[in-house]
Amino acid sequence: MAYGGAGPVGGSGSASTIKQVKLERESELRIEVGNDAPLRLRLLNGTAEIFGTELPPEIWLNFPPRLKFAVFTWYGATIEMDGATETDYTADETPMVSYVNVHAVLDGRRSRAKASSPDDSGSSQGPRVIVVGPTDSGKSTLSRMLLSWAAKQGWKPTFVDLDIGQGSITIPGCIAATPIEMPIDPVEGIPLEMPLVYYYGHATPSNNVELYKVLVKELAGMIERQFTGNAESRASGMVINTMGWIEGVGYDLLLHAIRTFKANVVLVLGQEKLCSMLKDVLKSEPKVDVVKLQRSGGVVSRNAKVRQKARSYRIREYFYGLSNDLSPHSNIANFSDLFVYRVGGGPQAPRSALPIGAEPAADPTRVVPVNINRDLLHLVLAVSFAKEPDEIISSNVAGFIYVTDVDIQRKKITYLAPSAGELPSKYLIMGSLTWLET
Ligand SMILES: Nc1ncnc2c1ncn2[C@@H]1O[C@H](COP(=O)(O)OP(=O)(O)OP(=O)(O)O)[C@@H](O)[C@H]1O
Repeated sequence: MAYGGAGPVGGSGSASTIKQVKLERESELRIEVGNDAPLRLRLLNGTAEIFGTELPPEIWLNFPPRLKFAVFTWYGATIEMDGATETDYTADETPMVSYVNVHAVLDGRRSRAKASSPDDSGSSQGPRVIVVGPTDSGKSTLSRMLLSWAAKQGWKPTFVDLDIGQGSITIPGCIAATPIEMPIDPVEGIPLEMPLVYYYGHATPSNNVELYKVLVKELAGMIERQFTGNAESRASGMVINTMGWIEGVGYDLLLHAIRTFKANVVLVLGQEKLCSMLKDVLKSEPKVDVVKLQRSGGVVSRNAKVRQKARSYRIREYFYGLSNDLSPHSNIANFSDLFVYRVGGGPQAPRSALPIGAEPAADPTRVVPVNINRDLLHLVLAVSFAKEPDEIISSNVAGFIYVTDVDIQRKKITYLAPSAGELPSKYLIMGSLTWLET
């Protein structure tokens, strides 16, 4: 956690911005940190948690600008805050009891899975939970709570994030998974030791729906293999966060994810219609429970501009760290040292526009070599673990680089990488994800 000093802040003068808030049992303090300065906060007495992670007593925690969160208490607490907020208010109506009840059911299933024979692949499998719902229904937040509560109990659930727009494991444009071994830090977020990451390269699945599906399948297959050799992870199960796109193709992609990951608990946040549609189609798959849950009134809505900004901050955070604590390296390579590929060949003609029997010319999962030119400027490229170009789609990625200059005359490319030295592979994947360093 980002701990501050333990001492008091603000002098004895009137400039002090310290404020104390007393929270009654089962209520929460909802906070949006101001745009310009961080906020310090500590638990003075009682017990409280932030999205499932308990606060340590009395220690000041630093929350960066713009962070939106809630401090919830089951039995009552006093909180002290120091700094400016965009908003802060207390709410005593929350869906937390229903959320923790879900956790209790999942916990029971994990214990049963652990107790059963590892040879029985059906019953030794813990719950595979998928969280679905419209944008800004609190999917990521609920996923985080379920993971943190499970980790607090000693489980090691796998977090799978299929949200390429606002995912919380790594930069946008990716689908990823990582085991959660400790309650998630309310400031630092998901630990990034060894996430399993596949690069899709765009912030919306409509750019290449086929590719999105193929990558979801790759990720699911990889986790399945990991579960086979690890009874503890298998019993702990997984929590899958999804995108907020729930209509049309978005709905098809949800069903595809539910089936590909063999989810057996579908949590639907705040949408009656989606819940009944899913119940209807999944009723022939008897082992799937579809559960409707209330959306929290605290979830903050974000418009397209705010989402775009959040994506940009995520990329910045990847290279520079949450509080500028990382030092990325600027490197120069020859054009001939790097091999850049994109997946999918240009716009695809609709099947209906083609003669009967003819296949569309552009295969959405074709790996196409890209000439290095100034079009690469400001793109974020993934460094693939592939050993051959035809392994690019089926390979996860080691990390990302950001192209800062392309010198056509000298045939040199300048890029920012998280560390110095050679890249772990010369195969790079491009999409449409750009970033303007500010
Ligand atoms: N109870 C709460 N109080 C204050 N802020 C909250 C609360 N619950 C969620 N938030 C904040 O609201 C924002 C949106 O929530 P969240 O990311 O969970 O929604 P989502 O449904 O996953 O969004 P998306 O559609 O982008 O995937 C986040 O910044 C989150 O921290």
